[in-house]
Amino acid sequence: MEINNSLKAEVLVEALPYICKFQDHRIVIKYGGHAMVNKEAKNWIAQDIVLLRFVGINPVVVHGGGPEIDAAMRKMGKEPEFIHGLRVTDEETMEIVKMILVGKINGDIVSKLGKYGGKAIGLSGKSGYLIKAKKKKGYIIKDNKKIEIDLGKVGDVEEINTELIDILLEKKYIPVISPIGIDDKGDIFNLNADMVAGDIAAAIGAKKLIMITDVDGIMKNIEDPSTLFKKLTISEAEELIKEGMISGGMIPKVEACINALKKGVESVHIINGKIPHSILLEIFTEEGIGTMIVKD
Ligand SMILES: Nc1ncnc2c1ncn2[C@@H]1O[C@H](COP(=O)(O)OP(=O)(O)O)[C@@H](O)[C@H]1O
Ligand SMILES: CC(=O)N[C@@H](CCC(=O)OP(=O)(O)O)C(=O)O
Repeated sequence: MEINNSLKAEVLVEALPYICKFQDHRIVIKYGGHAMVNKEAKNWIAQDIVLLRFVGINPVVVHGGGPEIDAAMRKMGKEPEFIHGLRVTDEETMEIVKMILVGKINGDIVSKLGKYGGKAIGLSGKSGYLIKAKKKKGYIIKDNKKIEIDLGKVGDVEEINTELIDILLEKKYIPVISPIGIDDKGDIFNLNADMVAGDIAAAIGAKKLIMITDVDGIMKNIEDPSTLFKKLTISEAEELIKEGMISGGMIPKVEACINALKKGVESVHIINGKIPHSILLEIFTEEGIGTMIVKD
């Protein structure tokens, strides 16, 4: 596509008020495992994040990697199991989770950001006690009753050590965080990356939280992109979960968005990472993209 020079200038000028609005502010970007499956998207996402940094915005990346963990488990003869979007994590699965998230994906993202000129630092929740966690109490609903179940080494975030993130942002580094938590005894937990992103966004006072996934946002009917909700209030989103219209991995994503909004993050968005430069389109254009969830 040939774009003439005056149009290029127009695009940059349209971005100007947003560059001013977010100048020196923090934006948490949750990079989901499903969006990582697309090779080209890996480049667009890294370029967008580096560009944010260079126009004076402070991006913090929290990554997932569910599909890669699934593949590694299957290679080792284990079948992944999820309850309400959370992976049942025995000791052996925990080793695979660490290997894929911390050992592989985190480093890949750091390298990609570096390729485009970003100074990225890879961290997990263990680094400097960045994410204090505790064992999660899992449950299932049977005959309208809540029954407790053991999810293994799955944790809930207890506290975020914001000092470490503050220091890195001050020096213009891009923190890239794996969703692994640690408790007082040094036990390690598998955390849902959406929940971690929501908690980090709230704890560091982020102005915006962007969840990058592989669908256009929240849809009434997943099979039909024309049923996309451009905007939902917290109550509307909660109602969709209750009615079963939001399912699987979208449940913790929406819950994390609601949590972040309630704790003071100004705006939260669920966007499709397979759309070229989706982050820039969300932040720097009037219409934005994806689903925005807002307070009631
Ligand atoms: N109402 C809904 N609208 C959109 N996606 C939904 C909805 N309900 C469930 N989903 C599913 O949620 C998935 C995104 O969550 P998840 O698989 O955890 O992605 P990620 O790895 O990006 O965190 C979508 O691919 C879709 O299959
Ligand atoms: C407890 C739990 O479910 N942890 C997740 C951590 C990775 C993640 O959240 O990855 P996505 O963002 O790609 O879904 C898991 O094991 O899959």
